[in-house]
Amino acid sequence: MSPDALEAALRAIGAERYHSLHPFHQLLHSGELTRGQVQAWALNRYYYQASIPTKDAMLMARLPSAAQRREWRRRIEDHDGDGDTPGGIERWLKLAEGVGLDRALVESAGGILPETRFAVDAYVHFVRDRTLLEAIASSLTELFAPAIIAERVSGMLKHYDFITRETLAYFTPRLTQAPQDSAWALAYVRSEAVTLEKQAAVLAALRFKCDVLWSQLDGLYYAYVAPGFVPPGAFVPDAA
Ligand SMILES: O=C(O)c1cc(C(=O)O)c2c(n1)C(=O)C(=O)c1cc(C(=O)O)[nH]c1-2
Repeated sequence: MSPDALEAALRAIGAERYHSLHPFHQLLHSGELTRGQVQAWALNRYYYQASIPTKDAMLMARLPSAAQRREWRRRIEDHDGDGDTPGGIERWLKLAEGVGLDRALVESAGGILPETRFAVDAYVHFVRDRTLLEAIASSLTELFAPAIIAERVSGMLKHYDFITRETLAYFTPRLTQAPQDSAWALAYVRSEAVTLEKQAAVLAALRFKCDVLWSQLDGLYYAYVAPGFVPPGAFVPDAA
């Protein structure tokens, strides 16, 4: 397949499987969740956010050139900050506090769902254990992130009185970071996936990553929407 056909196949996976299509996101964005359900989302998603620099550090270690490592290093700085300017992890903690969660609880990852832990850990292990090409391809869900972020920010601001623009500040830099990150990863995949075997591996990596995102929302839906079975030890929202 040509690089253009490969890119079209990757984009078709997003159109079919990205987590924007999950019913939990549709409830979140259209204002149909309680504050407690929004808290459960913020608490669980922190574990994803906090694990991203770990997986990026493992990926970066395998890149062979200084220019490539510099490119990937920026992702780590985006999330960890540089010690002066806060990064994405700190901004997610602000989001969590903004929806009424205790910062120490969020940072401890106490009360997250088993589905969150299994899915996020599987992503980190995938990047550690698979080929560099598959690892880079698995980040390509970011191609689809700007559209869902725009929908999320406008939907949440419109529908929830406990959400402010400041609370959602996490997402503002993502609107420029995600396109920059995914453009580089896409160019890499287009030029490196030159055999049918490699192309199949790249497509499977993106499907896997869509599953990582989807199953986190399945966990949230089952525990906090319907049937509402919160696993032992997981966060229980205040009845309000
Ligand atoms: O808000 C979202 O829906 C969303 C999705 C994704 C994604 O598609 O993986 C990422 C992010 N946000 C995000 O903020 C982020 O930092 C990020 C890093 C990565 C990655 O795989 O390296 N995905 C995502």
